[in-house]
Amino acid sequence: MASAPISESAIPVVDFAKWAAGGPSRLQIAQDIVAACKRVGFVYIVNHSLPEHQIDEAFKWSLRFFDLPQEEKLKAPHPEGWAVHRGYSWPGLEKVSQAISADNDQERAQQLREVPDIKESYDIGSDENSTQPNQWIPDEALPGFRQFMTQFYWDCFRVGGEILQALAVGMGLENEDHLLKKHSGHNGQLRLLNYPPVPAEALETERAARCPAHTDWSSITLLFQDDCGGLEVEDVTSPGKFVPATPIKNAIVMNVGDLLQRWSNDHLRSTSHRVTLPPLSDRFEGKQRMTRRRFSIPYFLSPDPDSVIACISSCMGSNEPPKYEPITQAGYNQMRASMQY
Ligand SMILES: O=C(O)CCC(=O)C(=O)O
Ligand SMILES: [Fe+2]
Repeated sequence: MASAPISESAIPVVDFAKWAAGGPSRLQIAQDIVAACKRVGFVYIVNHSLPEHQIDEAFKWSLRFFDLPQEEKLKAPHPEGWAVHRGYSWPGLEKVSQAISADNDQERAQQLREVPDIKESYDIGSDENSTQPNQWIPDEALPGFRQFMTQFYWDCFRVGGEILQALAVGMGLENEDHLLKKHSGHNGQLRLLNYPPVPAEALETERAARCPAHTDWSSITLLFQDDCGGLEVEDVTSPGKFVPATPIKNAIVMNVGDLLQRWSNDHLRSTSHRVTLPPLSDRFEGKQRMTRRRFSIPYFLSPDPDSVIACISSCMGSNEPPKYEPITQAGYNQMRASMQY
């Protein structure tokens, strides 16, 4: 019997187990990841080198953190304004309003700004990044939290580095460190996210949102999600339609960010994504159809602020000039921020 055709929009799964060992399967893994990034912009990476117990532990620490009393969490508040992305953001503080500039619809933009995002987050970076200083809660508030998260931050960077190497190999670059060498690791961002239960009806009627559609500004993002569901990815074959990124236990959901899209002359896609209702009706409870609480942990890899992002050689040719001028990561961030406000 012929198997069902794989939908063009389905997110591919790539088994990363044999990457570290080297050998002939390495090229295949690299090419499969790049093919997924070109077609969908998202890929599940399974059998990567982060052990299951460590991912489980990260979710346990996240739960412990968000379950602290509000006044404890507010001992490490996200600084006001948009320059620093560290510390605790309480529900309704952050507004992802990026989709807006694309359609230039002012009325819709205003509407979206009025919809609160029902989520809490806590952002962590490298302790050596002095322009983005970490905002730690006092160690007594949650002993061991800082130590675990610091280790997890660097372990995520290590795995992200392997994926950047695979991307370089898959794009046919001679130097597998071509992308990685622009990332010291000090400009990454680990984000703990807690989406509290919310009446399904509030999400359905757009009176509240979990996370509206956006693209990431990173080079790549690695995402861990619990089994609630609700993450959706835009179907590139039919814009405006979203397909679920159904949770796969221990998989990293990897996606291309805006910087890698630019770097690759748009060969790799930074695809819009959002978090909305969990997909199954049995995930709602009670009369108010409360959605389940959801946890996720994205890790954004970004190049160092003054590193120059110039079109990758294998992504241009005599018939295909670079679409974008070289730019630094800091310059790119500034440009994006000025478009948004
Ligand atoms: O919570 C999620 O699954 C996605 C979050 C996300 O896309 C982001 O923070 O950029
Ligand atoms: Fe995102």
